[in-house]
Amino acid sequence: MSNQLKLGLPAGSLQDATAELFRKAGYKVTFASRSYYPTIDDPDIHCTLIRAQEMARYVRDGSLDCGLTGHDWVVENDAEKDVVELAELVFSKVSRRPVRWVLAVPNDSPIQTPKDLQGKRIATEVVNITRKWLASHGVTASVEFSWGATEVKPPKLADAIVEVTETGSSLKANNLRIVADLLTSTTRFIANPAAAADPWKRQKMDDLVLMLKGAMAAEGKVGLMMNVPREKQAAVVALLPGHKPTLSALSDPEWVDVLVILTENEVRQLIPSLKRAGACGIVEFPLNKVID
Ligand SMILES: Nc1ncnc2c1ncn2[C@@H]1O[C@H](COP(=O)(O)OP(=O)(O)OP(=O)(O)O)[C@@H](O)[C@H]1O
Ligand SMILES: O=P(O)(O)OC[C@H]1O[C@H](OP(=O)(O)OP(=O)(O)O)[C@H](O)[C@@H]1O
Ligand SMILES: [Mg+2]
Repeated sequence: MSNQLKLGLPAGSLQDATAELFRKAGYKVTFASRSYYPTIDDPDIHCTLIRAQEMARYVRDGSLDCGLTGHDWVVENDAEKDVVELAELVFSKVSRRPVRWVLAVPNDSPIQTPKDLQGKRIATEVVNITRKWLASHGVTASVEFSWGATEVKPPKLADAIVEVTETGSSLKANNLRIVADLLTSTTRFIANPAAAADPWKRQKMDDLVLMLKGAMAAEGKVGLMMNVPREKQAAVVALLPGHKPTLSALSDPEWVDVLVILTENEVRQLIPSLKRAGACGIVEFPLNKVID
C-alpha cells in the first residue's frame, strides 16, 4: 500500500480561511455538503474535517498524522507536550491577526481587576485555561462550561465570561468590557510525534508547510520591475533601502533592469519617486508565493 498522510482540517471558524490558504498554496480542497471527508487534489493526502477543539486529541493519539487548529485548543487540551508544532500560521476567521481570549464583564459591572472575581461565576468554553489563570491570580471562582453564545450570559447567567475575540464586534454588541487578557492564539500546524519521525510523512508535511507559509508570506507583497539608465542606477537603488534589488543587464548596455519585492502599501509612494529618479517601464505584479 502506498503511503498516505492523514490530515485534519478545522471545521467551523477556521474552515473557510484554511481552504483559501490551501488554494493559495496550490492545493484544491473541496467540501461536499454533509461530508466530513473533504477531497484534496493530492492523492498522497487524506483529509478529515474535525472541530478545532478536538484536533489535538486525534493528532495526539495518532488517528490523524497532522492537522491545523488554534493554539488555544492545544493548550486547553493540555496537548502541548504531546504534539509537534511544525508551523505557526497567523490567520484567524476574518483577519491575519491572532485572536485573544479575554475575561469580559458587562460595561456597568463593578468588576475591575482579576481579584474582584473572588466567589463569582464565570462562563467559558475554555474551562482549563480559565481555572489555571484564576489560580495564578490566587482567585477562587466558579468556572462553568459554556456551549457557545457565551456573550449573552452576563449578567443573569454569569458574572463574567472568558471568550475569544477577533474583531471585538461580539463583545461590543453585547455591551461587554475587557478586564484582562488570558491567552493570545494563532493557528498552528501540529503533527503526531511518530508521524513527524516517519521520513515519508515528515517530508510530505514539511513540503505542505513550506507551501502554506510561502503563500502566507506572499500576501500583501508585490514585485516591481523597471528599466533604468545606467547613470540613474545609483539614485534609483537609493530609493529602495534594505531591499537588495536584483540588477540585470539589458541588451542595451546603457540600461539596467531593476527587480525588487515590496510590501503593497509602499508602492504607491515609491512608484512616483522611482519615476522621478529616472526609472521607466515600471511594472508591478502580484506574487503567489515567497519562500525564504
Ligand atoms: N473570529 C473567530 N471566532 C472564533 N474562533 C476563531 C476566530 N478566529 C479564529 N478562531 C479560532 O478557531 C478555533 C475555534 O473554531 P471552531 O469552529 O472549532 O469553534 P467555533 O467557531 O466556536 O464553532 P461553533 O461556534 O460552531 O461552536 C479556535 O482555535 C479559535 O482560536
Ligand atoms: O470578536 P469577534 O470578531 O466578534 O469574534 C468573536 C466571536 O466569534 C465567535 O463566535 P462563534 O461564531 O463561534 O459563536 P459562538 O459564540 O456560538 O461559539 C466567538 O465565540 C465570539 O463570539
Ligand atoms: Mg464558538
